[in-house]
Amino acid sequence: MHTLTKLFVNKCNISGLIRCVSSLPKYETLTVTVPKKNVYHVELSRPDKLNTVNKPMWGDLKKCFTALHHEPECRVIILSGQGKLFTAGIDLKSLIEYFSVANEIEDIGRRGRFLYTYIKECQESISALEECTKPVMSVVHGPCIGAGIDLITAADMRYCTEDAWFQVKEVAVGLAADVGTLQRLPKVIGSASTARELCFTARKFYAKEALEIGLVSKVFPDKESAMSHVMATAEQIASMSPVAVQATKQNIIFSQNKSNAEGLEHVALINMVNHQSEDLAKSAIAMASKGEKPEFEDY
Ligand SMILES: CC/C=C\C=C\CC(=O)SCCNC(=O)CCNC(=O)[C@H](O)C(C)(C)COP(=O)(O)OP(=O)(O)OC[C@H]1O[C@@H](n2cnc3c(N)ncnc32)[C@H](O)[C@@H]1OP(=O)(O)O
Repeated sequence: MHTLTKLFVNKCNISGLIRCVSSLPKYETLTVTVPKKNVYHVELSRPDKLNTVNKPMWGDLKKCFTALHHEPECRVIILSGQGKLFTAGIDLKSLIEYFSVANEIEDIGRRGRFLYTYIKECQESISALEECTKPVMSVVHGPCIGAGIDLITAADMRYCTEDAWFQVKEVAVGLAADVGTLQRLPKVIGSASTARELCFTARKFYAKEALEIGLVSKVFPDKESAMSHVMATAEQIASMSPVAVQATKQNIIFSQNKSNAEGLEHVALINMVNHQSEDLAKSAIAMASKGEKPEFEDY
């Protein structure tokens, strides 16, 4: 390390500073726990309101996933819902309140700006899951409606229970889905035709079909068995090099709308740095010498 940099790091104790700044805030509508080393669990926690997404929850989702993106000890995130279901979608009462506030704005231009700002803020809350470099594993039990589909399609992996059902319900409430489902669902399931059918009809579909169309990776008899499988997979991800895992997520997300040439250029640029990480040397030596699985520094 350069002498000046060494002096600066010693004087400010930068790693301590980062840790202190990154201590997690509390949320009104989400519960965040750390059930295993480096594994964070985010729960939608308005069970008596069917985990509906109200104004505070939109704000909490953005704050929480941004904080976890910056939290060095967090390597993987599990997202689930407390109570009897994953989520009943947007809180229709808060949606009605928001329209009545909009209707009080007389000028069409200013009313339009108000509505645009609200939609963009909700979009940012969902996109925070994708922008967080830590893999997000979602677990659905019971209904997952409307905004719930926006949430899980922005997650990296989806699992559900046998009693789970799904509904892209927006057209049935008079809306074109506007916070991510129309963009992400076709890519997640890889069938534009099925995605369009689900979005145009707003029909319910159940766990078996969700598995068949590739929306979920696996179906479990109940929430307990789903959580136990997902936790084991999360621990496996958390034991890998966080440098490698996070670069993998970044490159997969970047590449989904790009040509192969652009995706390859992106990963070459990331790896011109990451190939110099101690994680690669540690992993390669352990593999070559059939030694113990290495431990990696937080990232
Ligand atoms: C910028 C915009 C961004 C995002 C937009 C997203 C759009 C959407 O999310 S569209 C989807 C909206 N959600 C719904 O339409 C779901 C409606 N609810 C149901 O279908 C059912 O309640 C259920 C989830 C299947 C559960 O059924 P059940 O167990 O029989 O409970 P209920 O008796 O129906 O409901 C209990 C209680 O909760 C109230 N409630 C249900 N859903 C919502 C909701 N989404 N928002 C507000 N309140 C909801 C319901 O009215 C009942 O209230 P009571 O006061 O007890 O009568």
